[in-house]
Amino acid sequence: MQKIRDLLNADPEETAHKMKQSEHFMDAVKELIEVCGDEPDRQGLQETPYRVLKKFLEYTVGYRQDPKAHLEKQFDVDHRDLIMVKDIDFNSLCEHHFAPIFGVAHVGYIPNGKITGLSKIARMVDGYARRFQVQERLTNQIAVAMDEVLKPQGVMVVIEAKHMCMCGRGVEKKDAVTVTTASRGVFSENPDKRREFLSLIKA
Ligand SMILES: Nc1nc2c(ncn2[C@@H]2O[C@H](COP(=O)(O)OP(=O)(O)OP(=O)(O)O)[C@@H](O)[C@H]2O)c(=O)[nH]1
Ligand SMILES: [Zn+2]
Repeated sequence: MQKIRDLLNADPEETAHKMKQSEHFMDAVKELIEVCGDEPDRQGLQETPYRVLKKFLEYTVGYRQDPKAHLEKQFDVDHRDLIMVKDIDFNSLCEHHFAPIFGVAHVGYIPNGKITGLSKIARMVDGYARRFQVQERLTNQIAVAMDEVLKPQGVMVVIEAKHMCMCGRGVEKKDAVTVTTASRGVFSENPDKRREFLSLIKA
């Protein structure tokens, strides 16, 4: 296992090429194909173990970075009200089924003398999304990162997402959308601030 970890880096393509040598992994995917009832050696499936590996490395690239670090790019600006980046689309993988979770994150904060780059908030969201996740943890990790790095007066995060494990299999509720929230500081204490944030999501 340690040997495989040593091969990992931030480029899924490069890592997948190196790991292609890992017959153990390739055989496991071939076995899965067989268990499902198909033939791993037929043309369309020959490269599939490699594609599966690359896909997983793409979906989990967030393990090989510190998403919080993006927020360290800061500027001194005296802004005392809400700053919100909404509709940040993301792709994640559910940790129970390895099925896609996709949706949008709305991230808002009231700064305390320092603001961060808007794109950095989206990069940080992607860093946590690109891991095996449950939506609740993803929501909290985003709020904690904003709180710890920017030390704002308050932060609020809302995520709206669809879980393919609920849509395409199992209970098969294709229109179900899960909404989660996390808040810190003034957004936890002041209902007016929460209302302002929530009204701007709809605006
Ligand atoms: N709370 C939470 N649950 C999730 C998330 N993603 C998937 N799940 C749920 O994880 C649960 C796993 O339940 P299990 O009974 O172990 O798995 P399962 O037999 O495949 O369950 P079904 O999906 O009901 O067929 C399911 O209820 C999923 O809906 C998430 O982000 N948050
Ligand atoms: Zn799932």
